[in-house]
Amino acid sequence: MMVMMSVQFQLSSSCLWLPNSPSPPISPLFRTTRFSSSPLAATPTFSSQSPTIQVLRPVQWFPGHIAKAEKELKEQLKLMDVVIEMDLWLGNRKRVLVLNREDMISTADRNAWAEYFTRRGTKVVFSNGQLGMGTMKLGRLAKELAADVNVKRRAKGLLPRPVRAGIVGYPNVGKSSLINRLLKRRMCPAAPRPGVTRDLRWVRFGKDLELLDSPGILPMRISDQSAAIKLAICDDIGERSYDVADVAGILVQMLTKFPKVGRDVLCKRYKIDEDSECGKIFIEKLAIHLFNGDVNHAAYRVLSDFRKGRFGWTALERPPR
Ligand SMILES: Nc1nc2c(ncn2[C@@H]2O[C@H](COP(=O)(O)OP(=O)(O)OP(=O)(O)O)[C@@H](O)[C@H]2O)c(=O)[nH]1
Repeated sequence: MMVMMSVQFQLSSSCLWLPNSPSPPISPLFRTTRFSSSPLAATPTFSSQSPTIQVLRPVQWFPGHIAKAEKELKEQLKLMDVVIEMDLWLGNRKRVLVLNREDMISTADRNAWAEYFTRRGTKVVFSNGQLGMGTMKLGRLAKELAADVNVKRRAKGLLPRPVRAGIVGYPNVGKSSLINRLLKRRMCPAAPRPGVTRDLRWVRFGKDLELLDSPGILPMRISDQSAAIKLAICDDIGERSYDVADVAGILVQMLTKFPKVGRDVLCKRYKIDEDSECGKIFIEKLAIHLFNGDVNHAAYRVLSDFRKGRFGWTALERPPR
């Protein structure tokens, strides 16, 4: 997710971003605003040669409210000193990258990403929008990054003004939650589904910081279906944008390759015996076994179990070496 201030903040998270590689991690635990073109080693490569992918309905979206929000954000950009992330049209504003939902990844994942960004010299804040961890640091960084705004104003004989930070990122990554935690008030609507924030809203934090909450933004088109599927797995895009059974099938295939999960754990959890390589077949078998043949119901169950951490907290991506 990205927070925009009189400096720009980038919030990468749960949240996914735009086409800069390499990208921050995508996980239900670890939301970023950036898109990734570099799936983790354990992730299937959804290539055009893959028979599994060829039959999938592509993940597609672009609801009207996102188009409207993007247009409004571009207009508001003039007012921002800092952006809490997003690449394409943010210009050269200063940024802070926020990796929210740090509670939803393992310590090893977190350390790997922290080390990766340190190596690249990228300022990154790990946060927890539910408990408020990282929010004070975020506010402090935004103000530090935008300090020159008031230096310039004073030189021109103008009075200082609050630093303006825009928080920008993918849907459902925790942007509004972070703002609410920072303000210690529920100023911005937050709920466990994408698309809750519909309008841009400036809120004041103390006397020297203003924050802009914005609706989650997605690129109009995404050519990297691997990243799109991970967004869907993490519940960062609306369910109407994808086929739930397809996405759950791919998640099953990914989970069977995760060292801490594997096929045995999956079979044991759902009490089914399935050794096919195909995740969709697993979902269909689960549907027959537990859900009266209702494939969508079975698919929701697997996705929901993953999002709740029932297979352990893990990032869907690890940084490139
Ligand atoms: N586990 C966990 N959940 C979080 C965290 N931050 C936010 N959430 C939850 O994620 C859900 C979405 O949070 P929001 O703040 O509404 O997300 P948003 O980015 O503003 O969403 P949009 O309105 O779609 O742009 C809510 O249920 C939050 O409680 C976090 O750090 N950890």
